Amino acid sequence: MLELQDISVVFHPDTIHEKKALSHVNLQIQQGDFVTIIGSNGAGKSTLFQTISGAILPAQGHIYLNHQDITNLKEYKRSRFIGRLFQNPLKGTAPTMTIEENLALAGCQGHYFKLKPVSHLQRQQMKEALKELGLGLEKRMDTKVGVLSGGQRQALSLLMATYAKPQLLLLDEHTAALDPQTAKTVLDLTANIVRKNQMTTLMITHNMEDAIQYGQKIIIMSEGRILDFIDEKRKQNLTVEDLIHLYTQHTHDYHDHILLQ
Ligand SMILES: Nc1ncnc2c1ncn2[C@@H]1O[C@H](COP(=O)(O)OP(=O)(O)OP(=O)(O)O)[C@@H](O)[C@H]1O
Repeated sequence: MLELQDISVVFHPDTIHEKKALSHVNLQIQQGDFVTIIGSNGAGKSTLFQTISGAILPAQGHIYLNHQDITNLKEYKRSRFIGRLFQNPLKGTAPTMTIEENLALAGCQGHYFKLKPVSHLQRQQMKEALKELGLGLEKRMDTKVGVLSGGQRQALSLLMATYAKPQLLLLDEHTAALDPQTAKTVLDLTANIVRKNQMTTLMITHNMEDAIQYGQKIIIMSEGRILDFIDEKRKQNLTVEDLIHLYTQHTHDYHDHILLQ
């Protein structure tokens, strides 16, 4: 279970550039939940992920993962049990290394100094995992990752981010840079891997259809706050129109509330 208690993040505090990117965020995500996050540009979605993964330390609040307080744990230590995927397919892989070498790296997440030659058994396991992507990459283990297409590379990044079976998976618009067909392939792969491994997953998306289709629950964010958490019951029969309406309603209500203060 992931729990955020009263998390606030402030960039450039006590300067004229001060920016409160997260404001008193409280959140509970149950083990195995696949939750999608929507919100306008600048809502604080990526900051939320950076805070959970340890790239940013909050100004206040606590983060617990499976009841362990990870609020002050270093990012590289969290990477042992938090997998991340970004919009840019170039971010999740090492281009000058082969597919096999990249997967070997993924297998030692957070323990790079332990990188050892790949055994026959490990190579077979990598091939099996690649085969499940259905892109033929298992036949190209010695190919340098830099020559793969964006979609192939993002599918490989997905495999790498989930290879060590993380306790938590953070997907930051990981299909936004792909063409619609490839995006669908990578999203379906994501859903399969998440379901098979019962991985607790948060996915940021600007695509309302994807938010509904893939998320069991949906978070609506605006201006550094969580304005709504739509649970499974409320999500039943929710349409894109309903979600847009809810989002608009919440942001209007929030602005009215601010004006009245
Ligand atoms: N390093 C930083 N320094 C100062 N301000 C920042 C920094 N990173 C983010 N911000 C600001 O914090 C706010 C939240 O940014 P964030 O990137 O989390 O939004 P987002 O919801 O992910 O937006 P998008 O959908 O555009 O990616 C924005 O106003 C942004 O300008």
